[in-house]
Amino acid sequence: MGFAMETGIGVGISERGRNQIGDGSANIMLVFADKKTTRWATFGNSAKMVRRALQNAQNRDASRSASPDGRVDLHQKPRVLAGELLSYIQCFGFSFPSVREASPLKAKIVLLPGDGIGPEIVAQAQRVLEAVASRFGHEFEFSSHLIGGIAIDTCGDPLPDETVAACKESSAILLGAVGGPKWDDPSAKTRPEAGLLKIRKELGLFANLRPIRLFDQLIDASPLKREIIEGTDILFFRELTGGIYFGESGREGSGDTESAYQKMIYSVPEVQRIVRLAAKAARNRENRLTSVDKANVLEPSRLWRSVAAKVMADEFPDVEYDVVLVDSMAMHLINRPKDFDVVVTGNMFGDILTDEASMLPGSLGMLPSASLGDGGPGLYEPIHGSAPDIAGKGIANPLATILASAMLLRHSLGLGEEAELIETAVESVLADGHRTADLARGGASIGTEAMGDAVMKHLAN
Ligand SMILES: NC(=O)c1ccc[n+]([C@@H]2O[C@H](COP(=O)([O-])OP(=O)(O)OC[C@H]3O[C@@H](n4cnc5c(N)ncnc54)[C@H](O)[C@@H]3O)[C@@H](O)[C@H]2O)c1
Ligand SMILES: CC(C)[C@H](C(=O)O)[C@@H](O)C(=O)O
Ligand SMILES: [Mg+2]
Repeated sequence: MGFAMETGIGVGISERGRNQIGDGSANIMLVFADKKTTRWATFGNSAKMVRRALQNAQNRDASRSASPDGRVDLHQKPRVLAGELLSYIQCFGFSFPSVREASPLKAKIVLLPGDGIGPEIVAQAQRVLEAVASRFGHEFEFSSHLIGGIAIDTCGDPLPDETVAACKESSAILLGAVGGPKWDDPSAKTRPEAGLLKIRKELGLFANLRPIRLFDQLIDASPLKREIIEGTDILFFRELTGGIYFGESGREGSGDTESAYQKMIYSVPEVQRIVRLAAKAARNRENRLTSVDKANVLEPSRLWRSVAAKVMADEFPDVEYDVVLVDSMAMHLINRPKDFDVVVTGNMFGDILTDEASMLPGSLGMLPSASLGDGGPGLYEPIHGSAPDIAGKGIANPLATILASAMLLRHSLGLGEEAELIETAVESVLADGHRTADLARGGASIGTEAMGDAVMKHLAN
């Protein structure tokens, strides 16, 4: 820990914590200091805010600089210095002798490769994490554990206790995917997916962040028209440990009269905590939040709507807020995607809408996600599944998992600069024209490992 200090403004610092969930993203710290006093201000990762703060600082008006948006916490301890700041500083002509104090980090990363293409894509992400560790002098200790179908085959349980224990002791978890036709028998005692739901619940990972980010290089890979998708940048907050996924279920009767049920339940605190996180994230982006529900039909949605409205009115009156019904949202997403900034929704709606939203960037193979709770390790995974149709062929796109590993570095380890390096490497690989089959849409393509090689090449530069 330490920071550079000149007169007027210093920039720096990092206290590496776990799950920097506060704003749904890594925080950037600006430190305003002179010889006698040091004041801290926290910012999210919004480029706009940082730029404004730096402009103010350039005018040597440190106190105004500390609160470009009127929200300053002078008491909060510094958390993360995002390496991104360096580029803003360079761009505005500041120069500091040591902006970032490079302190190596030790972290235990649990790998849960799972089923289907899971092991193939996690292997590439592991290589990337290893390359980052060696470039920055970090020590990442990896251990691989069972989940899903492979765990059922090995020990009859989709989430063995040993896996849970390893996850709880880790700094962060990287998961591939679970499931496949082998375990699809509806009368089977358990399923691979039960392991995934259980680990989310066990670790209290109630917030699933699913960024829908367009890569300029891939705009023509999307089945949607360029003019519709260009400029799209949406951050979904999917509630992950409640709703219909975790409601009581069962069957009644038998034969021709048999019925089945699954309850959808949401409580006030469950809605409050996810809406608060999403609203905080909105403040650091375009300051707009959309809540998606089915309040015209479902009672839990009516509760969701009223609780969300109250949280927004009482705590976030400055955030532009609207509500959209989920069926309508499915249509708006492909008709006017750039109108949305942050979207918050329940477990099932978030699952469905984000698979749909993956067609904006062009492929499920490009979408990472972070599942976070109130402390403890976060779990990072691509949003896609085990892709049984291409498993074992070496053609799966590893980029979603590689991008998930960048989210892991940023959110769980506070390594913003390292995360950005990976994201930039992915952009460069796409700019070089490399495409896996899902992105090539019939054109020339490379395999999973070759795509990993291409990312590694850019990390080495
Ligand atoms: N988080 C998870 O572990 C997770 C998520 C979704 C589905 N699943 C499970 O995966 C299994 C298969 O489900 P599905 O077929 O409906 O969805 P899927 O996401 O596995 O596949 C949907 C389609 O997208 C393609 N695809 C997905 N990821 C890709 C990648 N990285 N590169 C290239 N193409 C890719 C697949 O080939 C397939 O055509 C099911 O058992 C399901 O329960 C698991
Ligand atoms: C496999 C399944 C349990 C999972 C979900 O529905 O949450 C998946 O679709 C996802 O999006 O992570
Ligand atoms: Mg899904």
